[in-house]
Amino acid sequence: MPSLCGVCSAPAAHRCAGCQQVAYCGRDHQRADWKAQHRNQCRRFKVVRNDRLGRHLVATRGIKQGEIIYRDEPYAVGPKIANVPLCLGCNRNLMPLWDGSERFYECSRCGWPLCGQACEEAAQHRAECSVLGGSGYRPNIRPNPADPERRESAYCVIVPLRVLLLERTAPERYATVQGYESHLAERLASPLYGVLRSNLVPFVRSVLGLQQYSEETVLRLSAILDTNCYEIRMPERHVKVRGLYPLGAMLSHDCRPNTRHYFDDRLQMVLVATVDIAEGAVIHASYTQPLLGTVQRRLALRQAKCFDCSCERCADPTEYGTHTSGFRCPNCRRAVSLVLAAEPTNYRGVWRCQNRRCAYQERPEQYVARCERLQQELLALDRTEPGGYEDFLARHTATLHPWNAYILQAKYALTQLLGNSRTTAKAPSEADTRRTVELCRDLLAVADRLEPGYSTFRTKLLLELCAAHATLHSLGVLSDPERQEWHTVRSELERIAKTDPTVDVSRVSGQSREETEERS
Ligand SMILES: C[S@@+](CC[C@H](N)C(=O)[O-])C[C@H]1O[C@@H](n2cnc3c(N)ncnc32)[C@H](O)[C@@H]1O
Repeated sequence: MPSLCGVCSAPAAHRCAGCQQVAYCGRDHQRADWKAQHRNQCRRFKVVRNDRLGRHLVATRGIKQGEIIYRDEPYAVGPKIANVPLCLGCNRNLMPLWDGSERFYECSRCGWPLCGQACEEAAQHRAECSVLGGSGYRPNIRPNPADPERRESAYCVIVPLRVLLLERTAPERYATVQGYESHLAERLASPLYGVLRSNLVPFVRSVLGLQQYSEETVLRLSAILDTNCYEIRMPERHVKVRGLYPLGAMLSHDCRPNTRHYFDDRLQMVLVATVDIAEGAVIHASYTQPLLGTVQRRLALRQAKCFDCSCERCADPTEYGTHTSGFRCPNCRRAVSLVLAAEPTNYRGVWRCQNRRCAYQERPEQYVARCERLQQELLALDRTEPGGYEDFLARHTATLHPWNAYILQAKYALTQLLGNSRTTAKAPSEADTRRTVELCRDLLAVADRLEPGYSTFRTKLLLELCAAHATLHSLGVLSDPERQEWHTVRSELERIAKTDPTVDVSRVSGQSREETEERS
């Protein structure tokens, strides 16, 4: 059927180049529609549904690496189910009052802790303040110098309350949220939902007096939040909260994502393409960590998001040739053979040596026990000392693939530790700096396969590598090939920084931000 003009329904000759979704009979109608409405509706994607992913986003035209796919305004932002004391006005972690009272500033109306008087008027606090204040309940949230990281469970009510209040202030948003995926039946069987049933539900219905919301409505809302919220981390602003985003709630997961996201000053979630995305391709994010093996990623996704991932990485026993889950066969002493999952997306599948002449195999529970031992070993290391991580690597090079997840975690931790000690040392060590360069190159080869392009993982490694080059330069020992590599890395970081203002190249490039901006 020929396309019809979106304005006058006459036969249309061309489509909007931005989204390819609307057709026009000519330029005049396209211009008029742009001014009237399309400016706010033109999108590079559409929401579709299939059996495997449920609703998800698909590109309606080719999207270039670094392009902003969307900016998403949150429906609700606030503390996690248990959170360190934070301000209900501005989301920042709280500082105790200076008057020696060992208290936080408390809102004059509802008594919940805030930064100060100005935050009493914050838009996100206003509606809830009268409900919280009217209840007569006062939370006992005090500074805890002995354990400043202690998380308070009283906060579990705040984000659900903010969404419930949308029914009065933004009913269309409230209705949209009710249609989000919850996985309620599965979540109800978990211990956490037992606790929410006995704490959160009576708090909302009896303490806050919101009797109109049934137990099921409150628990479903909690499940919707657990399935769809994103963690918002802004360390420089001391913010670590969760947010519910309408487009974020439609974004599917893939263990090799083609996007990254950041949060701007207004806490909008900005989704950026990390690689070129072809028209018709799924636009996805990663809900998990790249440096986990397939079993651990899939278990984490099952537990947090209630689905079994079967993406390309999960289905590939070699995980794009990285062998992140692989270990060396204990039977094959002469040749180096790997043990890999026979059926990676089957939790009950066996692990087999890849050498056809070897019969070694491991049951899944043996494999999981092996992983747990390695995890415990890593967790027991002194996180301030590179030596323990180097010993871990030396201990396991004979038994694990050099890109095994636990080896990668130790290598990544080392880059962070060596980077920190370089910035605090009066005289950074050349040997440690060269070790950082070596580790970053190795990890970047993994990142190119698992999270290519402008991904968060690759960007962090490029920043570490760039900082190490700058140190070698300041020590006067940077070789010509290293100088060339430094230049290439810096140029790529400057391109990434243009797509994501949270990436600060001047901090690591050994030159001022002004110089960086002048060059680019
Ligand atoms: C943020 S929601 C995404 C939107 C959801 N598909 C919907 O229809 O409402 C997250 C949920 O989507 C589904 N999902 C996302 N990525 C998936 C994937 N790679 N495989 C299977 N299910 C996935 C899971 O049910 C997950 O809990």
